Amino acid sequence: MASGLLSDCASSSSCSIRLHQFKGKSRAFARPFGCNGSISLPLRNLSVKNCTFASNSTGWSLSAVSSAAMTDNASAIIIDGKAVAKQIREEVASEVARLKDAFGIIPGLAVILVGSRKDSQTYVRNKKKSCEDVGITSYEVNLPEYCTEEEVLKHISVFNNDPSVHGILVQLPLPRHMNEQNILNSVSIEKDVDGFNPLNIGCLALQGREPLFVPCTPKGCMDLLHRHNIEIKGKRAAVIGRSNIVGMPAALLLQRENATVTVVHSRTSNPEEIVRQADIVISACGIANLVRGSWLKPGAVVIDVGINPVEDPESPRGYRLVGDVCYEEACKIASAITPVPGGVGPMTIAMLLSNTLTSAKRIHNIK
Ligand SMILES: NC(=O)C1=CN([C@@H]2O[C@H](COP(=O)(O)OP(=O)(O)OC[C@H]3O[C@@H](n4cnc5c(N)ncnc54)[C@H](OP(=O)(O)O)[C@@H]3O)[C@@H](O)[C@H]2O)C=CC1
Ligand SMILES: Nc1nc(=O)c2c([nH]1)NC[C@@H]1CN(c3ccc(C(=O)N[C@@H](CCC(=O)O)C(=O)O)cc3)C=[N+]21
Repeated sequence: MASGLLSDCASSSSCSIRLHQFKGKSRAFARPFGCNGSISLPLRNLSVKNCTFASNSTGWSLSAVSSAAMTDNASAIIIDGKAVAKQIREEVASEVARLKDAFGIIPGLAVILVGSRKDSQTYVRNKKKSCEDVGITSYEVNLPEYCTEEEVLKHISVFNNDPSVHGILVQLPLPRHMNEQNILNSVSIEKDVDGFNPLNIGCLALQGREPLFVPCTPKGCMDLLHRHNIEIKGKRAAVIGRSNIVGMPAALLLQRENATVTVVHSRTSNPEEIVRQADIVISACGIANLVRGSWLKPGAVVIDVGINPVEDPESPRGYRLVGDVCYEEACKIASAITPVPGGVGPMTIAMLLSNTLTSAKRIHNIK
């Protein structure tokens, strides 16, 4: 972990708009969901389709949201992934209950973890807990770092043939001696809730085809844009990173929704120049604070996927997590931004639960 620690971007002031719920927890951000009242918010340079914000029944302050959005002091709306993810988990939980009551079907997710990386163990633990919370049964296999590829393939095959399992996730990264491609190819596409099987990714890339599953992290990014009524069609988007699990599928998804997409990677010259032209920036490069405020077009929407540890002696863990984007700088320039933590991360898990539910319904032919 220590080698991955980088210094934070220098900035003293925080400028986020945090809105308050009428009831409940004091920490609440701009209300992300659609509602009954339709208002248009004149966000700086941000195109918001028929923007709809909170209904009072959910306890969010409509007037606070709109007045905050209308102030001209260059403060970004905080896209609260944690709150959106909570709503999605609640929706999944009620649908899981319906499947159980009406059809006696309980969705099942199998997770295979190879090795003992602390971060992977934490992710798997969180996924398991989230499954329990919504009523999805989780099955877990933990294999030692030095097990063989065949052993992993054997477990996948058992889960492929187990009717109580509707989703299979092989936690990445795998140990170096394993062939990731062989392993991901072997997950049945009907149970490929991560969307990493090349047949699913291939369908995502092809016009006129629909994948059975869309990878969870980019799907979560798109869901955040949709729920905030952020116009994608005709906009310029920059995706920083081209990995199979985040950057590449994120770029495909934006393109499918008619954005004009540029992918920035480690060999791109003048990334700042490219990013500065973008109305929507999705960053997934894994470099703390790479994207400075000066890289952003005023009013851009920033989705920060990066999860990077930076040294922080004041934190109990000795480090804290930051994104790829220098948050304090970006929120003065952007019109909307996801925080880290509490942005895309919780959405990834919510999408995994949602994909598992969809899979169970599809396998059992339930509408
Ligand atoms: N929030 C969430 O749910 C998730 C967060 N993550 C986080 O997102 C980040 C990216 O993850 P992942 O895609 O798996 O990472 P990878 O390491 O697989 O990919 C990183 C990508 O970033 C590119 N890159 C590296 N350096 C630069 C640079 N200086 N400028 C521009 N591009 C660069 C690489 O380019 P090249 O191809 O040329 O090497 C590569 O395409 C990490 O911080 C990870 O922890 C990941 C998954 C889920
Ligand atoms: N087969 C596979 N599928 C994945 O989806 C997958 C994977 N392998 N390998 C690793 C990455 C990473 N990833 C994250 C999921 C949730 C958070 C998350 O919930 N983060 C919290 C913070 C958590 C904390 O505080 O430690 C947040 O951003 O708020 C982060 C990262 C999924 N990945």
